Amino acid sequence: MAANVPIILNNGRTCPVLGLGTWKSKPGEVAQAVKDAIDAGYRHIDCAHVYMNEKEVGQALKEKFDEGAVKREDIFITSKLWCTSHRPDLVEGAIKTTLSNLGLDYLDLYLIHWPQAFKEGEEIFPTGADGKVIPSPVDFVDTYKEMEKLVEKGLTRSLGLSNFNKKQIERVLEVASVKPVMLQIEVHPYLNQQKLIDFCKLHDIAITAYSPLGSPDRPWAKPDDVKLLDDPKLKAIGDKYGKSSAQVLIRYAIDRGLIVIPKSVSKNRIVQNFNVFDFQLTLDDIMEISSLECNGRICSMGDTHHPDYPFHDEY
Ligand SMILES: NC(=O)C1=CN([C@@H]2O[C@H](COP(=O)(O)OP(=O)(O)OC[C@H]3O[C@@H](n4cnc5c(N)ncnc54)[C@H](OP(=O)(O)O)[C@@H]3O)[C@@H](O)[C@H]2O)C=CC1
Ligand SMILES: O=C1CO[C@H](CO)[C@@H](O)[C@@H]1O
Repeated sequence: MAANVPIILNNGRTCPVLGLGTWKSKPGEVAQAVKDAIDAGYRHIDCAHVYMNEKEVGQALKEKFDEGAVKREDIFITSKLWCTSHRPDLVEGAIKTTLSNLGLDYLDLYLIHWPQAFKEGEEIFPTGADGKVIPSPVDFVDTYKEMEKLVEKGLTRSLGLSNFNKKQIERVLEVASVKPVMLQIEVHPYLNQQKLIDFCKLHDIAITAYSPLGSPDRPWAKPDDVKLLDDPKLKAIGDKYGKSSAQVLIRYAIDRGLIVIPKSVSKNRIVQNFNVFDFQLTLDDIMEISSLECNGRICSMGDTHHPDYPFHDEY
């Protein structure tokens, strides 16, 4: 239970179990959040080109490096290749844009954000007259093979996948000469992902749990949606330990052997979310929390017609 013990990845590198999420963190807020997180002890920041705030994350990192609070090698930075840059000739330019925005010369982990490739161009969600996203014919296997060159070139230490299903991961594993170290997926008690997690364990691929608190600030949330953080079972378990539901949810990931990246821009929540290394859930707690499973996926991208849409399969 020592603070933020790292997980050992299949290439021998390590990743701190608890990181800060940055999706929806506004450019005006995210720099302070990253600085507060580093001061609180976080050594892992989850970023993405599509979050449109990597420059501000980079400014915060620079400040912390300059003041000597942390060294580059002490912090784990993840970013993600967006769907409009899957075409192999666009991949190196995409990571270089991210690195330039973050003010870094390498990433620790670069993920394919989604298996679906979109029509290349400036638009994040290129949409046709029918209102549907316009696919690109690029196969994610070709994208992955191109990303392997980024490791050779020193632009990222490791590669991984996000939002891929079992079959899609198998296709990557068949061709990979640089094995993916990580799968980043939505995981919380309403979507506990046990089958996909077991599959990844067999292949020595670590899991990062995203939206661990149920993403209450997701843009498409409706006022009458059930809020995971308000679930009475979580509150009752938290009361036993003098911890909040958010802390129970973070521990639910860590105690299942996962890496977890709660997002916050509020200093006291950033500190609270890190204050989880002085308690542990019992197996009974974990079983009880897992019984909340209801296939409650929050982040589905909506474009179910895309040939590489990952969530038609059971897992
Ligand atoms: N690979 C992918 O496709 C995806 C990756 N992600 C990554 O995972 C991260 C986390 O997921 P995300 O969807 O943001 O949602 P989370 O489940 O982390 O929830 C974030 C929300 O919870 C609130 N919150 C944070 N801490 C507490 C607390 N202690 N008590 C009460 N409320 C709290 C935050 O508010 P406030 O900020 O005001 O504190 C915010 O509204 C993302 O930010 C992103 O980095 C997320 C979705 C998809
Ligand atoms: O990380 C994520 C959050 O925002 C994106 C755009 O809405 C999602 O698609 C993605 O999964």
